[in-house]
Parts: sequence; structure tokens; C-alpha cells
Amino acid sequence: KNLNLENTMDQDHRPLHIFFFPYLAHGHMTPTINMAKLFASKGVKSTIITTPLNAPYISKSLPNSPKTPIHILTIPFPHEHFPSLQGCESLNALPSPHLVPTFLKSIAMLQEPLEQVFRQSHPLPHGIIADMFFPWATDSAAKFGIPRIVFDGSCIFSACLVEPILLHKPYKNVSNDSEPFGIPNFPGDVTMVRSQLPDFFKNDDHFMADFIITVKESESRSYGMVFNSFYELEKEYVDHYRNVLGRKSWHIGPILLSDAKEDRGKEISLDEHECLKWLDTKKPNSVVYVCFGSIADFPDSQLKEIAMGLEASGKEFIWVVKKSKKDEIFTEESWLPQGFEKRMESEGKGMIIRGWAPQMLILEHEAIGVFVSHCGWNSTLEAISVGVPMVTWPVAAEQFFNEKLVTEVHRIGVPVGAKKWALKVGDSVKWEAIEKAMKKAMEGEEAKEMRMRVKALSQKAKEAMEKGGSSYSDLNSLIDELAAGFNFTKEKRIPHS
Ligand SMILES: O=c1ccn([C@@H]2O[C@H](COP(=O)(O)OP(=O)(O)O[C@H]3O[C@H](CO)[C@@H](O)[C@H](O)[C@H]3O)[C@@H](O)[C@H]2O)c(=O)[nH]1
Repeated sequence: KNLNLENTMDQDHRPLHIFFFPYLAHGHMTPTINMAKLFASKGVKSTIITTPLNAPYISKSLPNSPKTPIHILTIPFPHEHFPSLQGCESLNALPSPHLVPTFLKSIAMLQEPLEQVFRQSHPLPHGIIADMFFPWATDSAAKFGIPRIVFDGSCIFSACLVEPILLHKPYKNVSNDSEPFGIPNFPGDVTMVRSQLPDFFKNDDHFMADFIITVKESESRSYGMVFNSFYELEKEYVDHYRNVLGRKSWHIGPILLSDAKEDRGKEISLDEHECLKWLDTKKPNSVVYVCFGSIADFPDSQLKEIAMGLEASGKEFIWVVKKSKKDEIFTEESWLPQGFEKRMESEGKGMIIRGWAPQMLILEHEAIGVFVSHCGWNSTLEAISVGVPMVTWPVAAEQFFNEKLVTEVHRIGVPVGAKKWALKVGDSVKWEAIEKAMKKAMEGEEAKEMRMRVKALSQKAKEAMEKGGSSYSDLNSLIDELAAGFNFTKEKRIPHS
């Protein structure tokens, strides 16, 4: 029942207080910060728990005068046990992908400091929204009688796909990596091929194989799941998740739409906004924006193919390029066709951003015609929220699942033809395919229809966040429930456990 508690007080008239515990990676931290801001805008006292090196980024992203203050509480990172991670407390700051297993181990050691925070909290918070990749947070919260809610950084569509694939292993029924297989106990007739699945789904010896099982198991024991998504985008899958899989869930997004425009891109320097001025000189829907999120790192040979594809398409573009080694000098010779950058700049054709771009500000510029993306969920939702069609180029994580939602369910994107899941990206896509996909997404009748579909979804996303919309209502019921749940927590019992 919806209690509609006034002023987000609990039944003892205490203001509601929620801990937010984001994973130490960009793609997880940003939506969690925005979630804390959203809760604070409703009058909920919000505390973000993080490690010292991540605190400045969070604090820069917070609004200057929120309705209710947002606190940052730091816990120590276990550097003494992991000397190879000196100076690095985020997945994005790892000097090499080889350190990922070490990083995962170090994260597990945050459990004790988190529990220490609970021990020192008087009174205890009403709940903790902790990232899915902290599976042990469920047990930690339970020790203190606090409901643990899992933040799944992706969509419900992907969550519905992961469950039956892990459980029924349908990829074992096909004879090779490229033979399609259907998904049992999944609404809709999506097919996958084996090469698109994460290695740790298929290989029990993979360093993440046990971890993903623990994550799923902890989800089923948690109080519920929060998704940065909206009902109208994934109706069938939300219903399946709740009614067939029996999971308690709230979809409260696109959270970014609740973020004030002046707060977006605050964390980057003003010079980088040069690209926005450049976009002001371009025609509506004419520019290709290419960016593969905060982690994916393409080899030089693949970057060269992208450059060739962009040039051959004749389209204007903004292309964001990252390198895993921060200090590496970006010389043209190794990864661009000769003279490419000068040629593009002098013709006003294109702009390369090295490092970090103000993505949301770029995407919502009317000049952007298509987004070439790896289908990280934040990027996908950002494109949908502002109504920009995509060229999909999934790389790793759950990105091949998200691609299906974009290209097959909603038909708002053109696949570039990436076939293989890989933590270390190869050079699998040739320039001809890149050029073709970009043209298909921007030219002709089909492109027009795709644009209309994504614009319609963008409108629905806005409505979901407005008063009375599906995400607005779900957030209110979550807040009501947490406020009402305090009586349960006093008895050291998690509701619905
Ligand atoms: O130059 C850049 C690059 C990225 N971003 C932002 O960074 C975020 C990137 O997030 P996402 O698109 O989700 O990609 P990843 O960083 O790769 O995210 C990881 O986390 C996501 C959430 O769980 C998963 O969906 C992805 O598969 C996983 O790789 C987005 O908000 C972008 O707007 C920028 O602002 N500027």
C-alpha cells in the first residue's frame, strides 16, 4: 500500500536517511550520485559512501544548494594489501586491464569498513542502496537490520536475460560460436550467439565466474532492486521480472533527466566545452558523435578503421578517444591515417576529443544526428532520453544484451556488426561496415522512421519522470516503503526476507 508519508519522515517522525554506496567506476558512480541528488530533492537525507580518491569527483558533481544536504562519507581503500593499486581507487584509473582481478579482490575488503560505518551510525540509516557489484553488502546490512537495495546499473531487459542464461546455459545447445540460440523463460524471441556472451558466463574457471553467481544470489536475498530505467521502455520485461521472476523492483529513471542542466558536465574543464561551440555552427541532425564510454579501449588498428569509416562517410563528427595509459602521447602516426586530423579540422569536418567529453551536453545538442556507442547502459539511456538514434557497437559487460533492446525491440539503432565479447577489444570491425552503418542511421526513409521512434521514446522518458509519471510514482513508493519499514528494522528483521 502507498503510505504517502508527508515530508519523508518515518513513523517515529525521523527524517528518512539513506546511504548510497556506488561502485568505484564511472559508469556506476555517476548514476548513483544522480540518484542521491534525486532522493535529496525529495527531502531525503542522503549520504554517499566512497573512498578518499573518489570523494573529490563526487563532491564536484553535487549541486551547490540542494533541498536537503548530501553528505560524503569516506572509508579507507585497502592500499596496504594491494601495493600494485597505489594511487588508484577506481576501475577507470587502473594502469592496466591485467589489474582487474586484483581490483575486484581489493573491493571485497571494503566490507569491514562499511560495517564500521554502520557501527558508528547513531541512529542507523533507513536503508542502503548499494551497487550490484558489492554482493556482500546484503549480509552487512542484514547484520544491522537495514534493508539493502541493489542498484543494478543496467536495464531490466538485460537482468531478465542474464538469469536464464546463467541458469539454463542455452549456449550449450549450439554447435558453434555463431549459431543463434533462443532464451528459455524470457519474454520475446530474442536470439543470441555464443561469442556475444561474457566469457565468465561460459567458462567456470574465469576469475569472474563465481563472482557473478554471488552477485545474482545476493540480489535474490536483498530487499529489492533499483533500476535507472522507465516502465514504458521495458514494460514486458519489468512485468516479467516482477511477476515471473518474483523480484521486487523500482525503476526510477532516466535519473539524469532530474539533473539540472547547469549541473551537467560540471566535473570537466571549460576548455572541453569548445566542442559545444563547434556544434553551434552545424546543421540539426548532421553530426556523428562517437564515444565508447569510460572503460573500452580500442587498439590502434581499430581506431584507424574508425577514422577511415568517418572520412569515407563524409559526415561531420565528434570522436572521443581514450587511452588506458594516461600519459601516453597521442601522436597521429600510430593510430590515424596520415594527415587525418589536420585535414578534418581544416575542412571543419570533425573534432577529436582526447580523454573525457561532456557527453550529455553534446548528445542533447540539436546538431547531433547519431551516436556511435558501445551500448553501456548510461550511454544508451542518455541517447534515448534526448532522442538520438544509435549505431551500436557493443564490446563487453552486458552491452550485447543492451544492443538487442536498441536494435531489435525498439528499432532505434543500426548494428555495426560487432560479434565478439572481449575485455580487450580487437580490430574486428572494418571501415566499410562503419561507414555503411552510419549512413543507414542518418540517411533515407528508414533513418527518418528510426529518429521518429527514438523521439517518441524520449518524450515518454520525460513523462515518466514528471509528476504522476511511472518513475516518479515508483520513487515515491520506494521512499514510502523505506520510511514505513523502519519499524521492521528496529526489530532487526528485513521486510520480505
Ligand atoms: O568522454 C566521456 C565518456 C563517458 N561519459 C559518461 O560516462 C558514462 C559512461 O557510462 P556507460 O555508457 O554505461 O559506459 P561504461 O563506462 O562502459 O559503463 C559500465 O557500466 C555500465 C553501467 O553498469 C554498463 O552498462 C557498461 O556495460 C559498463 O561498461 C556515461 O554517463 C557518459 O555520459 C562522459 O561523460 N564523457
